[in-house]
Amino acid sequence: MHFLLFPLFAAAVIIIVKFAYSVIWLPYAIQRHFKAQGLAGPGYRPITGNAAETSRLFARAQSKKLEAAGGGIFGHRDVVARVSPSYYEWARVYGKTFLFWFGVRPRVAISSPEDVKEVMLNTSGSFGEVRFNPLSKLLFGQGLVGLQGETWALHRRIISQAFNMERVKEWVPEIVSCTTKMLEKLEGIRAEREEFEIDAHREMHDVSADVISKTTLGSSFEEGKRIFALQDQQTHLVAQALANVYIPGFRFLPTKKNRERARLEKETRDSIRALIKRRNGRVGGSSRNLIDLLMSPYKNQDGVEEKLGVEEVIDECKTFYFAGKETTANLLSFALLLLANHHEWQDKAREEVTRVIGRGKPLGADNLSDLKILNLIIQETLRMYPPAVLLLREATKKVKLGRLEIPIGTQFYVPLIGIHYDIEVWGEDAHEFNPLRFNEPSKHLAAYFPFGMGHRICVGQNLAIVEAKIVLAMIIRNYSFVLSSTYVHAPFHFISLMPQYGAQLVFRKAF
Ligand code: HEM
Repeated sequence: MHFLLFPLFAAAVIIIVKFAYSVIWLPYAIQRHFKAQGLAGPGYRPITGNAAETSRLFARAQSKKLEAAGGGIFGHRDVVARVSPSYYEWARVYGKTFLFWFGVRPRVAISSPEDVKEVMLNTSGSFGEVRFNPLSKLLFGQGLVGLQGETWALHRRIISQAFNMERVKEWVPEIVSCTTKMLEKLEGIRAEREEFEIDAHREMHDVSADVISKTTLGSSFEEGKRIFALQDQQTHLVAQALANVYIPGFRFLPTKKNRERARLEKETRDSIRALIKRRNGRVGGSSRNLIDLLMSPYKNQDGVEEKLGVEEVIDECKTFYFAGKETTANLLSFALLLLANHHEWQDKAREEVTRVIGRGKPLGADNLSDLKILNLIIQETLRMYPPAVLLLREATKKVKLGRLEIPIGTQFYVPLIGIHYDIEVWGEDAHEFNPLRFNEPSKHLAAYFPFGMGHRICVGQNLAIVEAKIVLAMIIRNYSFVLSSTYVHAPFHFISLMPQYGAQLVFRKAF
């Protein structure tokens, strides 16, 4: 009998030893390895890493009194402390390069432009993308954001040509029409009154969703509404799961949340598939939308024909809905808030917009490059309130970074927002809104990168900038706006950076 028990006993011992090795021996050995090289940080705690400390710092940051608009002005000094409290606190205590723990995973925070450049731009394959928690696939499917290797390269080639500037300019009439619809809604709310208050954040979400629906599927927000509603529900469920350390295989258990996630996934895919089918059934119409571009074969530089299948296109649609809507909506909301807070810049932008486009004429693609002040404002907004707050990479082999020997599997935490506020790079006025700083030649390639850098740089950045210019120009031309006394300045990181309690603004007709 006990010779039967022996293999079981041996298997149990092996599992326990392996577990102890990966959650105790290895992390402490890595910690000693970094300590010997002078790299400090909050100490490792078995299994959960620094999760408890992160939650404590986050709760403390959230409980701090927020700046109510009251007198109409808010400051930017505490943005990094509120948005990335653990990075802020640990950088203060251990210096800007430090070691911390995401579960059993070592993460090295890096912020010197040299290190950031090396990790983001190195082409040797030593620094790869962090493999996503499988649950995040529910948000962007097997789309570009989550793909790796050859499949990623194929999708990237096809998608990049669909997003080049010439193509994006062809969408200007669609973007103008989405913005006109939003302005008509605002006029309805105004109802002949002198001034009226809105939560501009909500309006920016709707217009951004409308633009993504039109450019991606050639359908309106109303048609794509169901998909956004499903994606929003999925985002909340996935975000809850991502906040915790992932236990392999957990997603297959038939828990209530797992079943809900699976239902949302199926319904989202079915809805996108139905929209594609409906599109294919339509006679004529423009073929400028992304879906049509992705599904029509194109020849790559070797003359080989490449195209994506329906299921791959569905994955990319999910990615665009996810990566394109929130980010651009949040950029627009913060730009409006900053202009409401810094009226002199709002006046300058309005003067430029009326000079370049005139008061009544429709905005055209040719006007975009003349909106120079607006461009500076958008760049400064992306510096101070970047929708993507941090980036992650991972050492795919043993590598050297500066003087540090980095073991395979170490992750790199690139605190994009922390770097955007670094006074060593930006000067003593790093916490002040000053669009003119972008008039000067770029300070450092790796000190400003709201769209990332290297081969994974944002594929949708042309669309985001063109959309931001059009929406802001058309709002500024029609209305002047100030912060409402109900506005509370609370930048908040939930997947992307957003104003936590909305963007309450009081609008008046500009002329
Ligand atoms: C203000 C708006 C936006 C910001 C700040 C932004 C930011 C970023 C950043 C920082 C990355 C790089 C992530 C990394 O290196 O790990 C990225 C990638 C990406 N973005 Fe954006 N994005 C914006 C708008 C958009 C739009 C409008 C779309 C599409 C409709 C889009 C689609 C993507 C995709 C597909 C990727 C993955 C690229 C790849 O891995 O090859 N983004 N974005």
